Amino acid sequence: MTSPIGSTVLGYPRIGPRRELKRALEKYWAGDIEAAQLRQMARDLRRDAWADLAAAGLDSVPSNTFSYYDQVLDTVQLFDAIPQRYRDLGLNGLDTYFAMARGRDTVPAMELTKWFDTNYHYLVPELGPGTRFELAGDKPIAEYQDARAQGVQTRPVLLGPVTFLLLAKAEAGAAEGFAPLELLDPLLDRYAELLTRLGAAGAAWVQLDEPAFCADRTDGELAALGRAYDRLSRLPGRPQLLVTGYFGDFGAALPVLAGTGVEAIGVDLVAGRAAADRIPDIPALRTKTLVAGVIEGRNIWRTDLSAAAALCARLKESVADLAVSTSCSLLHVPYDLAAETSLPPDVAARLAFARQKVDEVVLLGKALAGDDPQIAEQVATAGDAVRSGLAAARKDEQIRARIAALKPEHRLRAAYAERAEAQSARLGLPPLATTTIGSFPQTTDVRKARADLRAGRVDDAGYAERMRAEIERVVRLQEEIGLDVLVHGEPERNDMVQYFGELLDGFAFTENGWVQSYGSRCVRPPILHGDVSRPAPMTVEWSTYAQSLTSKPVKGMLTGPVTILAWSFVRDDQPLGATADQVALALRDEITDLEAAGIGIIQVDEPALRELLPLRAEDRKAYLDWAVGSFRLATSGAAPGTQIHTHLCYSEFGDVIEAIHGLDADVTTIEAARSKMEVLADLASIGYSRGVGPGIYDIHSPRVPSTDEMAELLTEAVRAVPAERVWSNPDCGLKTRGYAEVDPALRNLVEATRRVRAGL
Ligand SMILES: CN1c2c(nc(N)[nH]c2=O)NC[C@@H]1CNc1ccc(C(=O)N[C@@H](CCC(=O)N[C@@H](CCC(=O)N[C@@H](CCC(=O)O)C(=O)O)C(=O)O)C(=O)O)cc1
Ligand SMILES: N[C@@H](CCS)C(=O)O
Ligand SMILES: [Zn+2]
Repeated sequence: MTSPIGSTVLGYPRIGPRRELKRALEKYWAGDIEAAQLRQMARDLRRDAWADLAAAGLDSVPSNTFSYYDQVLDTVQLFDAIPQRYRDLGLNGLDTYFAMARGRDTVPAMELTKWFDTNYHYLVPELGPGTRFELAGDKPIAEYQDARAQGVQTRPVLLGPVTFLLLAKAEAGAAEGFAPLELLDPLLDRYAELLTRLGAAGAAWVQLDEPAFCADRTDGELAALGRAYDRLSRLPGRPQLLVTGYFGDFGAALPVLAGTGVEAIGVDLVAGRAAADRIPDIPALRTKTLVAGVIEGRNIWRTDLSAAAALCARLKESVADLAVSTSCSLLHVPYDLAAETSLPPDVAARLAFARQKVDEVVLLGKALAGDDPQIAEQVATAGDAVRSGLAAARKDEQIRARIAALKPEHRLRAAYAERAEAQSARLGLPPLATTTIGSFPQTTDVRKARADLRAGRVDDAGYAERMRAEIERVVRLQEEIGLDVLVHGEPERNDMVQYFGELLDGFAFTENGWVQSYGSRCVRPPILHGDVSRPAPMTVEWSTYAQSLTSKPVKGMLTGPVTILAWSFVRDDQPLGATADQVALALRDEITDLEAAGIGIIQVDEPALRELLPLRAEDRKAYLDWAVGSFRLATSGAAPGTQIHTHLCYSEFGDVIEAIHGLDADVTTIEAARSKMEVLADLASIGYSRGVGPGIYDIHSPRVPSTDEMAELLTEAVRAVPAERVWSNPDCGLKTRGYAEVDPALRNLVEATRRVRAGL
C-alpha cells in the first residue's frame, strides 16, 4: 500500500540551535563529560528536531539526519568499513568513530574533503578488495524507533550505496586499478538487510541520497545505479524507496531511476531547474512520486511560493503523485530566523532559515493538496514579499557606474617579466623565500579578547591594544625563527570571510546563524544582500602596524572575491559574477590603500576557487571566466613592483589548473605536502611560469614535520621549478594549530630551506 509523502524536507541541521552538540562534543573530547552525557545531549537534540518538524505540519519527517560528526563516517561504521589501523586501537564504538574523524595517538584521521560544491566536509571512506561489509550497527533503526516511541512516524535517510562507493577512495596498498564501485554487490547485500530491518520495524518510506549523480558520470556508473535500485526495489517486505539527487541536475540518472521499481524520486529544482523541462518526456515517471525540491535548501532567501506552486502544478500532470520538498538537506542553512534580534528589518523580511523553510514547504504542500482560499492567498502573497524586499534592497549607484565603466584593461597587469624584475629589485628576496600563509594560532586569549569586546568587558581601544600586542608577539617570533616574508597573523579575524563581510556595506550578520563546516567546527556566513561597497579601509591599520615593527617585508592579507561569495549567503537576484565584481572593486581599493601605506606584498586568498567549480563540466567555463575575471579585477590595479600572492588549499587542482595560471598572481602558495608535490607536475604541464610555494608542512595534522622530510619536499620542488621561483611555506594558515606544534615546525621549515639553498 502506498502512502503519500506530501510535504517534506530532505534533512535538517543537527549541531543544535545554540551549537549544543558542538559544545558537548568538545567537552567529551577534552574528557570533561562522559559518553552517557554526550549521548543524552544527542537524544535531546533529535527529540526536539522531530517534535518541531512534526508540529510544523510536515507530512513526512526525516530521521537518521543526526550525526555525531558526519553522515558518510556514520555509513562507514554502519557497514563496518573501518580501516584496520583504527580497529587496532582497541577502542569502543564511539571512540573508534572519533578516532577515524580526528585521529588518535599516532594514528592520523581519515581524509576530510568537501561535500560536493558546499562548505561542508565529509570523511573519505577507504575501501579495498578485501573490505567485508557487515551490518555492524543499528543507528538508522534505533533512531526510527526512538522517534516512533515519541509519536513521530519518520522516514529514515541513508546515504545511497552508489554515492557511498563513488565518494570512497581505494585504500593504501589496494591493487592497481581497484575501484570501490567493484564492491557494489556485497554492499547491496547489506543495504538489503538494513532495508528489511527498517521495514520490519515499521518504516513506510526510506530515503536514499545519491547526489553523486548530479555530477557527470560514466555509462558504467549510471548502469550501476540502475542495477542497484533495480535490485533493492525487488526486495520483498521492504519500505517504499525515495531516491534523491541534489546540488544540481539529476540528468541521465532520472530516466535510469524511473526505469527501476523505486516509488519516488527527489529532484533538485533549484540548482537543477533545467530537469523540470525533461520530466514530461520521461514516460516511466508517470508511475512515480516526484519529490519536487523547489524550496532552496542551501541559501537563505524566502521562496517565491507562487512561482514554485505553478511549477509544481505543471509537473504534477506528468507524474503519479507530487510531493513538495527542499532542494537538498537543510544542513547548510542556520536553524531559525526567530533567533535573530539585530538583522535590519528589510533584510530579515527577505530571509528564511531552516525552520522558516519548513513552513514554506508545509504551506506549499497544503496549497497543492487542496483548494483552501486562505492558503492560496498566502502562497500568492509570499511572492509579493520577495519582490518588495528586492525593490528595497541596497543599491549603490556609484558602484554600479564603476562596474559599467570597466574595460578589459581593468583586469590586466603589466607583463610578468616586467613585474618580476621590479619586484626583485624592490624586495631582494633570496631563492626559496620562506613565509607562512597568514594566520597564526587563534589562542584562547585572542578569542577571549573578542568575546570580551562583544560582552562589553573591553572597549574598542582596549581590544585594539590586545590585538596589537598579539601582532607584535607574532612578528617577533617570525623574526626570531628567521622567516623572510612575515605576516601579521590575522588575530583580529573571527573568520577570513565573516571579518570582511562585517566591514563591507551590503552585508548583514547573524548572531546565531551557525552552519556546520566539519565535525564540531562551524561558520557563521555573512549575508550578502545588496550592492557591495567599502566604506573604509579594512586591513591597512593592522598591516601597517605589523610593518612598522620590522624591516622585513610584511604581506598584506585579503580574502578574494570568489571565496567571499562561496562562504557567504549571496543574493540570487543577479548573476554571481556581477556580485563578485562588486566585491572585487572593494578589494581593489583596499590594495591601493595598502600600497599607499608602503605594503609591497599582498596576498589575496582564494581557497574556495575549486569548491565552487560546477559539478558538470559543461558549466565550468562560464564559472571560471567570472571567477578568474573577478580576481583579476581585484588585483590588477597593483603596480608592477607590488607582488601579488594568492593561496589555494584543498588539493585536487587538476580541474582548475589553467584557471590558476589565469589568475596571473606573481606567487601562488598551494597545498601540496600530503600529495607529495604532485601539483608541480600539473603546473608544469600547462607551462606555469610564475612563483609557486608548494606547501611542505601539512598543517591539517598536529604532527611536527622533520627538517629532513621538508628538505626532501623542497628538493623535489626545485627539481621541477627554478629555485628563484620556488617559495618555502606551509600548506595553509596556522589558525587551528597550537604554538607547541607551530613553533618547532616553522623552525624546521627554515632549517630545511637553508639546507636546500646551500646545495643550489
Ligand atoms: C578554511 N575554512 C573555512 C571555511 N569557511 C569559512 N567561512 N572560514 C574558513 O576559515 N571553510 C573551509 C575551512 C573550514 N575550516 C574551519 C576551520 C575552523 C573553524 C572554526 O574554528 N570555527 C569556530 C568559529 C570561529 C569563530 O567565528 N570564532 C569567533 C568566536 C565565535 C564563538 O564561538 N564565540 C563564542 C563566545 C566566545 C568564546 O568564548 O570563544 C560563542 O558565541 O559562544 C571568534 O573568533 O570571534 C568554531 O568554534 O566552530 C571553522 C571552519
Ligand atoms: N590567510 C588564511 C588562508 C586560509 S585558507 C589563513 O592563513 O588562515
Ligand atoms: Zn588555506
